[in-house]
Amino acid sequence: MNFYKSAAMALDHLDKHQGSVKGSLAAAGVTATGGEAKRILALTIETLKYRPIILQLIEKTTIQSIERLVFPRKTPRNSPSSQSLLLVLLHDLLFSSRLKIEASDKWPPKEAILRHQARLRAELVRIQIKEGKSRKEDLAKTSGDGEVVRYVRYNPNSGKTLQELFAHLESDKLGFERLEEPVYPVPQRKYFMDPHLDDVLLAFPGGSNWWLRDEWYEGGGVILQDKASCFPAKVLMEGWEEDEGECIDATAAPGNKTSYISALMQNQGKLHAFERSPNRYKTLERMLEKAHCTNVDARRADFLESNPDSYEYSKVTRILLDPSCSGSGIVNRLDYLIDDDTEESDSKVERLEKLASFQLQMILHAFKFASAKRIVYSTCSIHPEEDERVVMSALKSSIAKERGWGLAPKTSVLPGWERRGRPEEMGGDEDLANGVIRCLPEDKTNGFFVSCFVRDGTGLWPRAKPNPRTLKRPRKDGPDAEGEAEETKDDDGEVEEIAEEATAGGESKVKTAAQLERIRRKKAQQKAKKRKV
Ligand SMILES: C[S@@+](CC[C@H](N)C(=O)[O-])C[C@H]1O[C@@H](n2cnc3c(N)ncnc32)[C@H](O)[C@@H]1O
Repeated sequence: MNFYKSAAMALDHLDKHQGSVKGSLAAAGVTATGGEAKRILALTIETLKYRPIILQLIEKTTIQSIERLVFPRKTPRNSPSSQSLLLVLLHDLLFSSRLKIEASDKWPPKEAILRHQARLRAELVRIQIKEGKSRKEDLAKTSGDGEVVRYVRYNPNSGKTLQELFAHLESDKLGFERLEEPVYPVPQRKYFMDPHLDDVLLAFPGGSNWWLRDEWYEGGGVILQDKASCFPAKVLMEGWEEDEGECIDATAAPGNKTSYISALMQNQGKLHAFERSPNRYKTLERMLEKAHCTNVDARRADFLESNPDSYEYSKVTRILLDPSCSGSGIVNRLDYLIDDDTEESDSKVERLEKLASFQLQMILHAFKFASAKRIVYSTCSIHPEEDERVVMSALKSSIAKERGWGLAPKTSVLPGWERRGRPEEMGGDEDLANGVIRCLPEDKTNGFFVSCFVRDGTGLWPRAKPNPRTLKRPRKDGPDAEGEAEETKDDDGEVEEIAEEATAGGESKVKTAAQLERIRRKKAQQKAKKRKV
C-alpha cells in the first residue's frame, strides 16, 4: 500500500514539474532502498507511459467523483493526490503483468476501484479500438517518432545456435516471422537481424516482451541490450585473434558489454572485469553466471587502483572503458516521460566537469598498461564535454605522447556507421572526428559515443594547432580531489554511484570549454559588480 502511495507522491511531484523521476521520488520523501525503491521507480515510470490513457479512463468512468469519499478532491498534506493514486492503482489493475492491485481487498481505494472494474475494462477496449491498437501495450507512450526498436543480442556463450533461436522465435508458441531486410517501424510479430551487427543483434517491434518468462532469456541465450551499447565491445575486439593476449573491462557492471566481449573472445582466454560498487558488483556476478561467461575474472575493485605494471596484467592488449557518465543519451526510459530537464545550468556544468575529469583519468590510467594496444572509451552521453573533448584531452596528454597512443581511424571503428564525431569539438580536424562514432535516437538507438585509441602505427594525432576551445590546461595549483559522491546512469538506465576523483599530480586536471566559460562569466560578473561600486 505504501508502495502505491510513494509512487503516487512521485507523480504529484513530477506534475509540479521539478526534475527527473528519480529526483522526484527523493523530493517526495520516498526513502525506500534496494528492491522496494526499484519497484516504486518502475511503477512510476510504467504509470507515466500509460498516463494519457488512464486519465481518459478516469474521465470516462467518472470514478473519482462517484468514489469521492475514497478519492476526495483535496487530500491531506503528505498524502498523494487522489488522481495520482488512481493512476498508479489503475496501472496495476489494467496494464501490469499480474493485472491486479497488490493490496488487501479491504483497502478502501482498492475496494472502490474494483467496484468499477467491468466498466474500466470495457472503456479500455473502446479506447484500443478507437486507437487501432490490437494490444494494450501498444497504447504506451513511446520516445517520439514511433520508430522505437527493441534489440535483443544473441549470446553464443549459451551453447545454443542462432538457427535454434530463429526456430524458437518462429515456433507456433511465439509466431514471429523473420524479414530479410530491415523495416522501420518494425511490424508487429516480425523481426530481422540488425544491419550493423547482423551476426548477433535481433530487432523487434517497440512493444515486444516475448522474453518474459521465456527459456531463452532465463537461460542467458539472449541478452536485452541496446544497439549502441553493443558497439564498444565490437570496436574493441576488431581483428582479435585467440592467441593475442588478455582483455580488461575496467567498468563492468551490470555486465552487458563484458558478456559481449567474452562472447567475442569465444569464451576463451582471460577477461579481467573491474567493478567498484559493491551492489553493482553483485549484479555483475549474476549477469556473468547467467550469460555463461567462463573466461571472466571479475573483481570488486577500483580500476584506478590497479597496477598497470604488475605481472598479472602483462598480457593485456585491449581495454574497455565505459565509465560512469551523465547518461544524457538515454532516451528510451525516463526522459521522454517528462517534458524537459530543469536542472540549473551551472550545476549541470559543474557536474559535467567532474565527470569529464574522472573519465579522462580513467583513459590516462589505461594508457599505462604496458602491452595494451587498443583501448575503447565510450559513454551513453551526448554531451561533447564527456565525449570528443575528453578524447582530445587524452590525445594531448603527455602519457599519450610518451607511449604513442593515437586515435584509431574510421576504417577500424565501424566504418559503416554514418554518424561520426563533431569536428568543431576536435579542433576542426575532420579525420579525428571521423575516427569516433556517435549515436542519436534518430538512429533508433540510445544517444551514445564510442572512440578507440590505438598504438599500432595507424593512430591519428591532433593537429599541431588545435582549437583553443578544446585545449587541455594542466592545473598547477588548486585543491586535490575529494571523494564526492554523485549519481549517474549507465546506458541501460540503471542508476550508479560514482565517487569523483582526481590526481594530485595534475596530469588529469583539465579545464573544459565549459569551465572556461564559467570562469569568463564569473569574471564578467565581478567586473560588473566593481563598476556598480
Ligand atoms: C556505465 S556503467 C558500465 C556499464 C557496463 N559497461 C555495461 O555495459 O553493462 C559504469 C560502471 O563503472 C563503475 N565504475 C565507476 N568507476 C569505476 C572505477 N574507478 N573502477 C571500477 N568500476 C568503476 C560504476 O560503478 C558502474 O557500474
